[in-house]
Amino acid sequence: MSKKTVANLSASDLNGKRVLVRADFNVPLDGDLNITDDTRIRAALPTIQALTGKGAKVILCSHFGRPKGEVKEEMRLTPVAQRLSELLGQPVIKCDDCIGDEVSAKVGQMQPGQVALLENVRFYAEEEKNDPAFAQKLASIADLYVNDAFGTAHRAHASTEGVTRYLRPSVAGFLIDKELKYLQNAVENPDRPLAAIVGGSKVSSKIGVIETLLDRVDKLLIGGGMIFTFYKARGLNVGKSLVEEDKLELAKSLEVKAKEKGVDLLLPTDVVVADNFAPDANAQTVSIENIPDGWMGLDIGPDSVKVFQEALSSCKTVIWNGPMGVFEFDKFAVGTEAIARSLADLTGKGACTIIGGGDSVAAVEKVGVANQMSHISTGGGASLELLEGKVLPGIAALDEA
Ligand SMILES: Nc1ncnc2c1ncn2[C@@H]1O[C@H](COP(=O)(O)OP(=O)(O)O)[C@@H](O)[C@H]1O
Ligand SMILES: O=C(OP(=O)(O)O)[C@H](O)COP(=O)(O)O
Repeated sequence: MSKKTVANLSASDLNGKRVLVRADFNVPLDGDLNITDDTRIRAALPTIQALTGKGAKVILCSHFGRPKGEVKEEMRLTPVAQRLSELLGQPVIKCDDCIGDEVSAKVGQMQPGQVALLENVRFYAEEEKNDPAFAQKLASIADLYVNDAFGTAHRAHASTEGVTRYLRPSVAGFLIDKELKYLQNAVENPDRPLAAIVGGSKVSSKIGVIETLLDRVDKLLIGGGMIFTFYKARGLNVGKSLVEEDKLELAKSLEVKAKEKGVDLLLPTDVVVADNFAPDANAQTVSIENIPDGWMGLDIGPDSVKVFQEALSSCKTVIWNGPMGVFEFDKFAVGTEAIARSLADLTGKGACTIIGGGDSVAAVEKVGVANQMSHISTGGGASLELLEGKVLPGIAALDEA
């Protein structure tokens, strides 16, 4: 998929023009509405600055959370406008709505180089329904469209897909372009050996990805809450560990498929189990054949870490999605931290390392090695769908290069 980007727009395409830019400003907030991680805002800056630098009037829009078509005060984009203004070093004109008279009036007064931010598009149910009339209203305040919301590119919503029917050109921003470069290259044309590490707790949504990855990778390392479904499928006792009962047959068939395809499918050989799901739970390391009744596996064990590190050491490309354990609890963060450090070392030796998924990114941030990875994806769901080979509607709708 080769799409036109902001780089293809000249100063005359942009000077004095109103550009609707879809960003993904869905950032985490604490209880006092302070932004706790502004990665997604920073990631949108190159596109915004390229546009303002060429004299465009930049009208930003985004969703925030899942307000389900209602105005929710705690889901307003006000904290984002403030942070964005600090990062850009210029005022951001904040609108209280995303369509309507107030928006038209504010946009009508914009000067070249100015930046405005519309209110949360998901305050209208029409956004997620990709309602054409709503998309047309959003589009009516602009001359052209830039989509840079990689984290939302897998959603066919009015602000990601619908508006492209009314605005030409419709092009990709620098963030989407960069995400595609890394993620598509990793699956279509990787330096080999290629390994994928899949962990976390969203077993049912990720087990399908594992199936697709088996067609592409040389090694597949599985950790986190995913592993117990595989163990149970092998007939092992998993105590109170996370298991998706309806995926047992699939887990069994994936092990068979991996063998048939010659893919090295690695599951941990030992796990750290806890007597309850708590940071101060009692913990012990056991082999996977000896998980005691009533205990739950919350991390991979030291032997598994060694086996995983050995398997990764020769890899030239590694894609990681999902932590190895409950890294939010220090006692069960050891496996995740060790793998994060190994990937940082690998990057230093010239490998391409790609991290996707909100919690995996949080884990590498926690270890302090985020800047030692080749690419940190801003989209969890979007990067997975891309790795699965699915078409992302927010990107498919953009102009061909
Ligand atoms: N063994 C486990 N049992 C239960 N939860 C786990 C286990 N290992 C990891 N997790 C949890 O998985 C969550 C992340 O899963 P997921 O959302 O799939 O990852 P990501 O956001 O990186 O895609 C974390 O909150 C972590 O605590
Ligand atoms: O945070 C997001 O997705 P992610 O958690 O999969 O990275 C995006 O903003 C998409 O949000 P959505 O899953 O509510 O459509």
